[in-house]
Amino acid sequence: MVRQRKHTVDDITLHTCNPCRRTMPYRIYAVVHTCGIIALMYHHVYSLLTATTPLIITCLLLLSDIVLTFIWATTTSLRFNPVHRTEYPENYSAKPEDFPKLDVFICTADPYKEPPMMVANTALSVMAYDYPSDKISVYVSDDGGSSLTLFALMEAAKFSKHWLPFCKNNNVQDRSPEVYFSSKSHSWTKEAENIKTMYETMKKRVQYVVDSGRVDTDQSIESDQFRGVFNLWDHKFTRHDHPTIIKVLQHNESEIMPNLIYVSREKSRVSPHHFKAGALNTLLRVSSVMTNSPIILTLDCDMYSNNPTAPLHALCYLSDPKINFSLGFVQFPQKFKGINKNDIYASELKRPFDIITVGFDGLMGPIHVGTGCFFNRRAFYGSPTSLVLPDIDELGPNRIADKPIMSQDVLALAHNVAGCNYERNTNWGSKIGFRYGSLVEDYYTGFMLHCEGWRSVFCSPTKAAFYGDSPKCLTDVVGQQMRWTVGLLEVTFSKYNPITYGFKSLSLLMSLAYCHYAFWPFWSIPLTVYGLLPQLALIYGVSVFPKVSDPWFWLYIFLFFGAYAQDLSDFLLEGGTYRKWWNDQRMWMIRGLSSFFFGFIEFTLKTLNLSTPRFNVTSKANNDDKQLKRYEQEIFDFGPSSMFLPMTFVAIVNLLAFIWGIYNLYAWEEELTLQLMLAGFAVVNCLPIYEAMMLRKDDGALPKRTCFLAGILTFVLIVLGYFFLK
Ligand SMILES: O=c1ccn([C@@H]2O[C@H](COP(=O)(O)OP(=O)(O)O[C@H]3O[C@H](CO)[C@@H](O)[C@H](O)[C@H]3O)[C@@H](O)[C@H]2O)c(=O)[nH]1
Ligand SMILES: [Mn+2]
Repeated sequence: MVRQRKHTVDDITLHTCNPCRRTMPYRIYAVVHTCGIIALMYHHVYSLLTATTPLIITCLLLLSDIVLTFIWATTTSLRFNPVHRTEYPENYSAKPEDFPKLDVFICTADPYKEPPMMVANTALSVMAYDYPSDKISVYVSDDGGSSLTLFALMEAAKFSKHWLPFCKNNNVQDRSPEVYFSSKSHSWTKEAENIKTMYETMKKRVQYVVDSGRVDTDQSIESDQFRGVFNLWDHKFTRHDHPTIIKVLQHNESEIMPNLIYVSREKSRVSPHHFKAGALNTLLRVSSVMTNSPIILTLDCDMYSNNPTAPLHALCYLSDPKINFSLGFVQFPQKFKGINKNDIYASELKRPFDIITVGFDGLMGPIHVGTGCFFNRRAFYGSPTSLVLPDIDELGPNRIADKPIMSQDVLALAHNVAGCNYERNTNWGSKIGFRYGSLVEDYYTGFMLHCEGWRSVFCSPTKAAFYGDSPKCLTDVVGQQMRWTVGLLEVTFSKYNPITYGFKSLSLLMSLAYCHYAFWPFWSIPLTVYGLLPQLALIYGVSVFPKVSDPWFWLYIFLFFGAYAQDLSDFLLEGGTYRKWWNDQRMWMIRGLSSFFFGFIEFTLKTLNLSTPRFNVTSKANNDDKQLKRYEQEIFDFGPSSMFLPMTFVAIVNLLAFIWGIYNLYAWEEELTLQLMLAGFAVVNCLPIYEAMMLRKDDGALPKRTCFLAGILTFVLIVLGYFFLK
């Protein structure tokens, strides 16, 4: 029987929480697997002492197994108490005037990688929430400082006056106009046709401005009210150097509509801006001055709303007096549109966004993943029990903002707090707001909030709350994850790392769970060792694992298949398919040898002050039709990135070892079975790489240069092996 915890307010159920059925079998298996690992460690020590194989090999294998064991321990803590929650938004019964105010933060940073129309659609989709319109304020942060984005939002404000009533009167579910109008699944009324024409006209106007690269105020702007602001884009204006621009594009004082505010914080080349974390802190302050809503939704500009009731789902938790005292945030999963059938690049990120999150949820709550997250504003100002006061009273989280947002002093203060030197000698970024110092500001900030005692909740309604965009070519995928790797390492090697700081502040399981991410980049160690060493030994006929007749052989078989089977079961139980799982585990190897590997290098260079890693925004504008077609057909797209070198190198070594192993099968008999199996497994995983090396001629193939360099590396490795292994 499944235990169920119900949370009720005046006997009305707002949300329930069920432990997953797999919990018990998983705990039992954890004990068995632990015994297996202890036996393996014993075997390692025994081999070290009796050393029949070269010492270096035994040591490297031991090191890899230690890393794998640690990561396994972190995964086990995430499998200890997985839970599933359900909300009952229909039971949320506040009167419209009693709904809490909601501030929505949307971040954008580059009008060419993040098309202004996309930003406008995201803004429109949340403005149209099933929520009292005058309680919503949408703040768009534009780190690209682009007049094109401002123009698109101006158009969106005008269009919203038609779009919002249309959605609400017709109970439209797709509230991103782009999604609604490109869907074929509904009938068109006259009214819908009219709105569609309006939308298309707006899109054309925006496209015209984007194509010409600037806003021609005489031609494109009809209302005098907005003309002046474009004069700010003078000849001195660059995205790295410009004054603060705050423009209220629509406000609820004149009509019952959401506020829409464009914010581009002041930038100067000499002041650090802390990327997205800095942008969000600016929005925290600007919104404090203007509306100071107790609830904040943060979104990346590609994450449009797909479920108009999402805020109600979040309110089921945030309004529950039994838990909301220490509830810091309600995190929704990141879901993506346009992923191919079997998800060849594992872009769904099922493990981080579904499987692991469910595990975190049964401990202290999910990590923060940067977007689709409803925050309790208070959580940014110290622990639940001790408020950290901001620099000025106007920024306090509990203040009631009752001045009109268009009033002179409100606007003046808003400009002031968006200045690039405002944060100097304040607690912003350290004790208040989003934390600075990591390229994964989301993970880092969530971690610090948990350490302060805030809890979080994972909310995943059946109808996905948000959909975003995921990279569609492998270079972008590994590039994005390399940024994450650098960001994670910045946390792992800081004063506030999950091991020392985490163990002090959190429960054992929770800090171990955080370590799971902190040590993500360390996967590259076992992957490199297991990807090269046994294979090299195989080429020289040196045995590094027990032979088939040795009972220890079965321990290796058990650990490998046990771990893989559990990984598969995780995946299937959270709604995945076999094919997607297979692709996911392949991507894990690819990431290990590209993103993680180069992330390590980049981080080392940064530590030695030889480079300053930047936040490379992932492109959401894909114009390469051939590439998109390959993606649809599930053909790997490698391209000319040097990131693919290690992976190609490992693929070649495995192929050689496998062929050589098969050739010598009779001579070596059972001695090298495990090594041959390992190489065989790698070869099967590498099939798309061989294809891209030898059979393909399109732009997505592996460049000759990469193959050639990988060939040279293989040669060097084999020569080195001669000295160590012969
Ligand atoms: O200087 C910057 C850089 C980025 N962004 C915004 O940050 C968001 C995320 O950038 P993106 O290129 O889409 O990165 P992803 O790797 O897709 O994002 C994931 O990882 C990031 C941390 O690396 C988190 O911030 C994101 O929420 C999370 O979705 C986008 O809206 C950007 O506009 C800024 O506002 N300012
Ligand atoms: Mn993104």
